[in-house]
Amino acid sequence: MTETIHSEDTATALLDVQRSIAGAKRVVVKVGSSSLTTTAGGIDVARLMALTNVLAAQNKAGREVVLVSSGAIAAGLAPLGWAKRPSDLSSQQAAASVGQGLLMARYSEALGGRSVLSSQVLLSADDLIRRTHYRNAQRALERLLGMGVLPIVNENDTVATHEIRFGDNDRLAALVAHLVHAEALVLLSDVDALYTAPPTHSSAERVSLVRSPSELDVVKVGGTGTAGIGTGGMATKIEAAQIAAASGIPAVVTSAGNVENAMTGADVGTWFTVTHRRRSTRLLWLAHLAETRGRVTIDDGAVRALRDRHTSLLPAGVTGVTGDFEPGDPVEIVSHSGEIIARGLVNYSALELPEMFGRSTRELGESLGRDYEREVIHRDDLVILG
Ligand SMILES: Nc1ncnc2c1ncn2[C@@H]1O[C@H](COP(=O)(O)OP(=O)(O)O)[C@@H](O)[C@H]1O
Ligand SMILES: N[C@@H](CCC(=O)OP(=O)(O)O)C(=O)O
Repeated sequence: MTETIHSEDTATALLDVQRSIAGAKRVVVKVGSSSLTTTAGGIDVARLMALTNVLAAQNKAGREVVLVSSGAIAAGLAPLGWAKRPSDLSSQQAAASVGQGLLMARYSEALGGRSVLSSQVLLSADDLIRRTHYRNAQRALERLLGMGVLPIVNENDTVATHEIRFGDNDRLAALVAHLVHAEALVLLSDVDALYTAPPTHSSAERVSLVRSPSELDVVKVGGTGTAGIGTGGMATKIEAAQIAAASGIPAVVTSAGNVENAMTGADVGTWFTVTHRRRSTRLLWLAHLAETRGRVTIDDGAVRALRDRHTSLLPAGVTGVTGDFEPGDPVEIVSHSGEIIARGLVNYSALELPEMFGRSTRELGESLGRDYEREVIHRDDLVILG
């Protein structure tokens, strides 16, 4: 592995983003299973203590820190007598249920020992994409941070299903950073930075700054580091850093051992500069949800209306549905050629929609009743992709 030499404007941009993260009052820090658990499947207390010591010091210094911590499933393996991460959902749910409590006990003891109060916040994607639930989570986190508490967030793995889940905590951390209006996102891993190739390659160079997605074209990303422990790998960290950067939040990827350096702006890791301004938070959840419940196919006129005029989706433009969704569920909206146009929260079930295809809202109201006068997806519940 080698270091890159920077041009003058790269060095200035790097310094700017390092300063902005060092000066951020509210920071979301994400730590992965591989940094918290031993390969044998238990919690690595020494590493957890090292991390919490830094976070406690930052909290005491007046920074508001939200920790997004993985590790529930990994921490549940040893107590259940399992040697490796199970592949079936119900066993993962059981392991998370055992491990999450153990993990939180360690965190509250470690942070409590440094006089920092911590709290557990378990989020599920299904809850958070709904407007009222999302505001509810936002209010709770705001209240906790206002009181100096250090919230520890994880996905609610015990009740999460394959269909609707964040899937990886890197992405969850980016969405939480947006939810709480954080000024910085720190993504911790078992590797100290993003490299141009998996770090075991002799030619791999540290990527110290990412200013736009195209700068990642040269980067080759391999699988997860510690076999059977981490789930996301570097790919999900890059995606998470880009979600944050594209919504106004600078991000840094480095190792858990470098957390203090990253939070104070030292030249470690890979820094992602902001690429766009902040966007509507609720729809960000929808855009980056791992999976949806079904698909709604629309005709070319509806594609243009959605893309060019940002209208609601009306029954007249719908030509097909697949999947098994209920009102309020997230669905994908695709064109006839199969191109994904948007995602949205649908107002009708997959069973109700077919008899509405191609019909005007007025005609539907007259023949089926006023409940059928609503749009298929309201424009406020739509996010256009691409
Ligand atoms: N281009 C790359 N740069 C850095 N790390 C990479 C790259 N490609 C693959 N990796 C691997 O990604 C791993 C980090 O992901 P993962 O094990 O899922 O961590 P975590 O549990 O912290 O989420 C590293 O250990 C590294 O081996
Ligand atoms: N929510 C899961 C972890 C999901 C996840 O993204 O794991 P990791 O790749 O270790 O950050 C858990 O607590 O086990």
